[in-house]
Amino acid sequence: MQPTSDNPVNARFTDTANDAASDTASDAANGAVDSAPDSPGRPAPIRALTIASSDSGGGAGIQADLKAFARCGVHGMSAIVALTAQNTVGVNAVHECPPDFILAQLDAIFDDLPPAAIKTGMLFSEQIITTVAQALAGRDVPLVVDPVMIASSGAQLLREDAVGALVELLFPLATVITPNLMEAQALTGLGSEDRAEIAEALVAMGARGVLVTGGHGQQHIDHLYADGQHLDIPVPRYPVAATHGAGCTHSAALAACLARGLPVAQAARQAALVAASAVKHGLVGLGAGDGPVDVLDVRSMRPPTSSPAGNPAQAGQLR
Ligand SMILES: Nc1ncnc2c1ncn2[C@@H]1O[C@H](COP(=O)(O)OP(=O)(O)OP(=O)(O)O)[C@@H](O)[C@H]1O
Ligand SMILES: Cc1ncc(COP(=O)(O)O)c(N)n1
Repeated sequence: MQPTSDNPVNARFTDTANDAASDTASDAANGAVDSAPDSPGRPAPIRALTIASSDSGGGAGIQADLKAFARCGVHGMSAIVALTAQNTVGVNAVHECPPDFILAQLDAIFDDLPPAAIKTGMLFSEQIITTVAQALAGRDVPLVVDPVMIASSGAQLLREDAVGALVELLFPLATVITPNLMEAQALTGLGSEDRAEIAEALVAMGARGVLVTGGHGQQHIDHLYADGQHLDIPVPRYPVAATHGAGCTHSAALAACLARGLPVAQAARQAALVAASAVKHGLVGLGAGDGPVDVLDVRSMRPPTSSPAGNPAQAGQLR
């Protein structure tokens, strides 16, 4: 079966865990629930971790990452480093978590739920970056660093004095970094739209792999440069006013695919399909501003209508 933009991940992954996940999703969409519990012999799910900030509007950040992890069939965990008071119009306030609480979240996760891959998103300050880098150093886990700098609404999500720490402390730990075109240009000081050239400059700055995403500029391509190899991934550009969270969704999907054991190039292709599908189902008109992407296509889903105890006739009846 060929992957499609509507069914990017399930089209490629035909393992048992993913088949079961897609069965459950289609059951839920049909309003039916199987009364039998899962078999005790079913393998534990693959785990992925996002270290990022909360978007109170539910469009980007941690909220988008967890949806993308679920879409890719992995269990999502989160260490929240800052909270934003945010909606589709803008970011009204940012509240940083204290470093010791960030470390407490990471310790709790690593002690019991070691992730198969990690992504970082909005890290906001030098103090947070230093804390996160210290916790990640020496861990042999694939790491996607999304250098989130400016929100699509225009708000600054990385302080200017924190850019140096991001480059010096986190880039060397990353398997791949995923700047959009403007972030890649800002980080390198290059004005060019040549993603291959910019990616090489970012590798020279210490990143092992670079994926410059394709949502902006003249060329509709994600460009990957890793292990000395360049790869252009053509991507669609849907005319949808709902791309808030596209970058978060893309980097979370990339981390999920690495967690599933895919090589970086294949994971990058899958992530492009997941992000495009999320934009295609974007929630235009959700608020007054540009809507968020929707990687789960929630408008196609319904709560179950049959009883888990197996008596459909009584399901949902008010007493
Ligand atoms: N209009 C679109 N149609 C289809 N795919 C898109 C669109 N916009 C973004 N994408 C996909 O989403 C991913 C991230 O895109 P982009 O380069 O816009 O990152 P970003 O600017 O960080 O996203 P964000 O909108 O969250 O700021 C890319 O793989 C890109 O191709
Ligand atoms: C918490 C958080 N993380 C990331 C983004 C970037 O997403 P976008 O560029 O789509 O606004 C955001 N707006 N908020």
